[in-house]
Amino acid sequence: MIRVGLGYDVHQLVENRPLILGGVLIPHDKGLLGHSDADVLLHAVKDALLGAIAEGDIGRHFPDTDDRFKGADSVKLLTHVWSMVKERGYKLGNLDCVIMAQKPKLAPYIDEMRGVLARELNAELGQINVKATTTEKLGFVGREEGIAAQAVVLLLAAN
Ligand SMILES: Nc1ccn([C@@H]2O[C@H](COP(=O)(O)O)[C@@H](O)[C@H]2O)c(=O)n1
Ligand SMILES: C[C@@]1(CO)OP(=O)(O)OP(=O)(O)OC[C@H]1O
Repeated sequence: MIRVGLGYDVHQLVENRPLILGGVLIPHDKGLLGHSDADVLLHAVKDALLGAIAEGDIGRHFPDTDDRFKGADSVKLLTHVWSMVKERGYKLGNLDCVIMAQKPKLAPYIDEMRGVLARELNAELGQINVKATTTEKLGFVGREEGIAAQAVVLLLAAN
């Protein structure tokens, strides 16, 4: 049995917040706003994983009205989602992601993000791809008002 899942998320860029993407702290003059740490890439990955196992989305499992998730570390939430995937008997086939950000330049941090994802998803680096694109200064991303991320995941039967 194979399963595919798709995830998409957007967070607003504001001053006085850290910018955390894929579990990596990135130096920038603005960060993402959210109830959690607002790691938009990991949110998209978790939604893709939950989608692949027909378990809804992160808002259902970690409501933004619940104080337990205030400032939550998105890596820890990913650990929980991945345990749900494993319990259902799946392993990672591959994961592909794109981050839409006008700034900052993300290329220097991409391999560290892949490393976090590979570690958390019990995978090899060769199963994980992360890309970044600007939107050529168009739209909310282009105006640096926010960052968006998309992820698509393929799960395979573990045995
Ligand atoms: N925040 C970003 C956006 C893009 N990159 C890298 O630059 C390449 C060109 O981006 P375009 O949006 O002009 O196509 C892109 O392929 C990425 O490699 C980046 O590092 N950080
Ligand atoms: C991650 C959660 C956790 O409360 O909060 P936010 O950081 O607000 O992120 P969002 O993608 O808007 O909603 C999902 C929530 O589950």
